[in-house]
Amino acid sequence: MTNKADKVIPLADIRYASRVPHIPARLQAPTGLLSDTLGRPLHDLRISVTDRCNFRCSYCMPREVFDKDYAFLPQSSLLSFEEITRLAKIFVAHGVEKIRLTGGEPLLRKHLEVLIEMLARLTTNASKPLDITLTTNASLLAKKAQSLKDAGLQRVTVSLDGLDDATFRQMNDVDFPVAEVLKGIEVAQKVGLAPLKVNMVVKRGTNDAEILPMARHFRHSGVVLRFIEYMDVGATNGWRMDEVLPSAQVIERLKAEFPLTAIDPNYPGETAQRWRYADGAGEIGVISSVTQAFCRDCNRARLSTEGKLFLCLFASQGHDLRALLRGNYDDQQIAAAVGHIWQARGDRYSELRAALPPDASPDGGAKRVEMSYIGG
Ligand SMILES: Nc1nc2c(ncn2[C@@H]2O[C@H](COP(=O)(O)OP(=O)(O)OP(=O)(O)O)[C@@H](O)[C@H]2O)c(=O)[nH]1
Ligand SMILES: C[S@@+](CC[C@H](N)C(=O)[O-])C[C@H]1O[C@@H](n2cnc3c(N)ncnc32)[C@H](O)[C@@H]1O
Ligand code: SF4
Ligand code: SF4
Repeated sequence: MTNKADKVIPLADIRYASRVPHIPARLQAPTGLLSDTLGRPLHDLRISVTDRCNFRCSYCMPREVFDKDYAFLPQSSLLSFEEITRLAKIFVAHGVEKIRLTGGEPLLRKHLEVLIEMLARLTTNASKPLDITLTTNASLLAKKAQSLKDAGLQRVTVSLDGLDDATFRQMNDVDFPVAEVLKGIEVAQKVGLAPLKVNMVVKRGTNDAEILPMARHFRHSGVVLRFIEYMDVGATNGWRMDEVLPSAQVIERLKAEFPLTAIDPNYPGETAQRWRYADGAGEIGVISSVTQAFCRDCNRARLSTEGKLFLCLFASQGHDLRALLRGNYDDQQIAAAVGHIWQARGDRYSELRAALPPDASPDGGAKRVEMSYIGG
């Protein structure tokens, strides 16, 4: 069964919505807060700036699928920086306070600093600066950290799946060394991209032996290390439940060496459950998307590289905002369309999946978009 809210709203409906002479005041830009059918506001916008990547992490872009014949998006499909900024402004008017640039590998997008500069000029409805951040594999971070910071990027999240070089090279599948990622982290910290977070996807039997070494390494460093449960996102990674190490077990392993205390979320709907080292060495987090779904507070919208709006990481279809941008629609009409789409949202894939047997899927096997396309 496909979730109704995952269906693409036909353009005709959007036109109709936009032509209604009295668009409800809360859908006019600036709009104030929207909420979806489950009462969830719109808070984060995750923008994918490229579907390409120089890594082939097995859990995300397995090389057998993402090979030289894979049809990546052509340049003409990509939203321009002006189009992205125009949409970002509309989302901010709807209440978005955080923008995360992702991909694919976002640092592969040429002149990304220019986009960051454009986004950094936007302010929230409360006239505060936006929280602008980026998730990266850090392969280009040492080289780019200073210019990203100068452009207005505030912080950065680096993905790193272990410290053991052989394990990491095997997981990224392009023989990329740990040392260069650590160098990227060091430079990013030096230029003031803070707080810096490190995300580690944990695959049981592949890199779970890296949990403790990673914790030891990043204690006292100011880096917030977060362990992510391996997810069944996309349709190509061959996900199996027995390769998921539940976060509860990650915490047990950590607690055996370092006493930990649970702490409150930074904000409603945060993906990570936070824990603090009892000895003051900093904090860690766990993102338990599989075993403790957090859909109830999910306030994240996702914009694909070609301008489709996705309401869930596990969606199979998006809403084509590029058609509106490149059609004859003004900002207010596009804001109305976004408002309607968000108000019709009822997505909660992970919660539904958790209620089913491990090999069943709440979308009835619909082909889900890939993480590298939608942005993680
Ligand atoms: N299932 C699910 N997983 C998510 C969602 N958002 C993020 N994740 C996963 O959590 C990981 C960490 O997310 P980040 O990109 O660091 O974003 P964040 O946790 O919102 O970041 P902060 O702003 O630092 O709290 C992602 O790479 C995804 O694997 C979501 O809405 N649903
Ligand atoms: C898709 S990547 C894009 C950004 C950048 N290339 C990177 O790796 O940081 C975003 C995040 O998704 C995570 N991710 C990808 N596939 C995943 C999966 N199957 N389960 C859990 N997390 C996944 C990655 O580890 C990364 O932290
Ligand atoms: S997780 Fe990031 S670095 Fe790894 S293949 Fe996916 S997009 Fe590339
Ligand atoms: S599964 Fe979908 S609805 Fe649930 S938290 Fe993730 S993105 Fe949000």
